[in-house]
Parts: sequence; C-alpha cells; structure tokens
Amino acid sequence: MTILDKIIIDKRKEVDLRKSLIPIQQLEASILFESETLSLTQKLKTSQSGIIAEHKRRSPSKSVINQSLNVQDVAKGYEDAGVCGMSVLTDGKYFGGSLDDLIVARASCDLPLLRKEFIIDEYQIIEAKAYGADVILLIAAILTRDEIKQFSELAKSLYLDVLLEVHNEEELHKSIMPSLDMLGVNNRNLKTFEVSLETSKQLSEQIPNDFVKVSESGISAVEAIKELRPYGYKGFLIGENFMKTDNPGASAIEFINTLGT
Ligand SMILES: O=P(O)(O)OC[C@@H](O)[C@@H](O)c1c[nH]c2ccccc12
Repeated sequence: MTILDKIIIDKRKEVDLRKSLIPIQQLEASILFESETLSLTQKLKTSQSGIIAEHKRRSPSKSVINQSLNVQDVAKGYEDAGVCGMSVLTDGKYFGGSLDDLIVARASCDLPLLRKEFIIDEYQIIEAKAYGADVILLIAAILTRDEIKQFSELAKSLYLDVLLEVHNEEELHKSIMPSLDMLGVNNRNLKTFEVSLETSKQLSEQIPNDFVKVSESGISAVEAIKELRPYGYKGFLIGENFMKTDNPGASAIEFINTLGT
C-alpha cells in the first residue's frame, strides 16, 4: 500500500465523521459561505512572479518542516512579499494542518487562498468555501473522471477556482474538461516522493492553452522558475523552501527579488 492509499483510507473516515458532526446546511449558513471569492487564475495570468506560497508544517516525505510559526504571521508575510496566492494545507494527520489554519489565513490576508486537501467528497468543497477558500485542489491520481467533473462543477457553482493536479500523461488525459481553471503538474510523485522538474517540462505541451499552467513542488531556487517559464508555466507552488526558514515571508521576499521580473 502506498502512502497515498493510506491517506485516502484515513480521509474517508475523517470526512464521514465531519459530516456527522456538522451538517452541510450548517456550513452553507456560515458568513464566509456567502462571501465573494478572489480568482487566483486571473491573478496568475497578469502576475510577474507567479508564486503561490504554501503553509505546510510537516509532510510524509520530510516529516517536520516547521512547527513553531503561527499562520497569521506566515499569511501576512507572504502577502507583504507580494506572492499571488497562498496554499494552506488542511490535512491534520499527515501534514499537521487544519481548517482553523484556513480561517486564520482568511482573517489575516487578502490573498486568494487554496485549500490544499485530499478532496474525495463534495462535502469538503462546501467546507472549503465555508472556511474562506477561493480555490480547491483536485488530485487526478485519487479521482475518476466522473468525480473530477462532479467536483469541479460544484466548485464553479460556488465561484471557487479549480486547480487540477496531475503527475503523468494518463492522469492529464483523463482530466481535461472545461470546468477546470488551472492545471498543476506535481513534480513530486505522491506514491514514491521522487521529485523531478522534468515532469513539468515533459507534460507542458500536452496541456491545452485554455488552462493556466502551474508547476508544483520541489522548487527551491529561482533558476527552476526561469527554466520552467519557457514551457508556459505561469504559477509556481512553493512550500518547503519558504517554510523551512524562521521567516517564510522574508524568505519569499528574497526569492521574488532574486527572481526579478
Ligand atoms: O514543499 P514543496 O516541495 O515546495 O511542495 C509544495 C506543494 O507543491 C506540495 O505540498 C503538494 C503538491 N501537491 C500536493 C498534494 C497534497 C499535499 C501536498 C501537495
């Protein structure tokens, strides 16, 4: 069994429990559920840097990254650095995150926020909206084409942007549909944790131009971004490189300055 299989087994139990504790109607009645969302897709189209900065305390591949920061400081720091959006891990068991992190991020900055989660149920999309997200992640490796369609259409009906993540050609081809906004290529194989920027390069030309292309994971130097831009990438999702420092915001500023325009 891969780590991804384990995560999904645990996630199913967690979602069933959450559903029994907080009914959908209650989520839909929350103030944030009615708020306007911000479009990360639009921002990436016109942005200079394209950086999406992530809040990630730990991960199955790296164990602890940073457990001593508070989300408010990280969110404000990223916003001051001028990133395009913030990704907030909400999985607790494997990444040390929570929906509270999302709500704190929402209260602390005006960046488009991505709920970084293993979404396997419509309930989690309603939750994302109710806790202040603007964007959801859908992972092709764990969903069927029908689920991707159903989930992305629900997200669009709630004015959420959709980032669909793929790792290989097969996942890409099964996923292409008009209800997606951004296509993310994960440079990290979620089953083996191997990281290679070549994955983004190889898949780029098969991604239709109607989607904003995002390269995810393993980006630790501005050179990587300079290498990936000619392949059409407009968004770059960076977690560990910022989170492993004492001041992720300052680290993001330095990164963006080094990148230039
Ligand atoms: O910390 P990194 O290597 O910069 O990676 C960030 C982000 O891409 C990674 O956290 C991620 C990409 N897709 C995911 C799916 C689930 C959990 C986490 C992820």
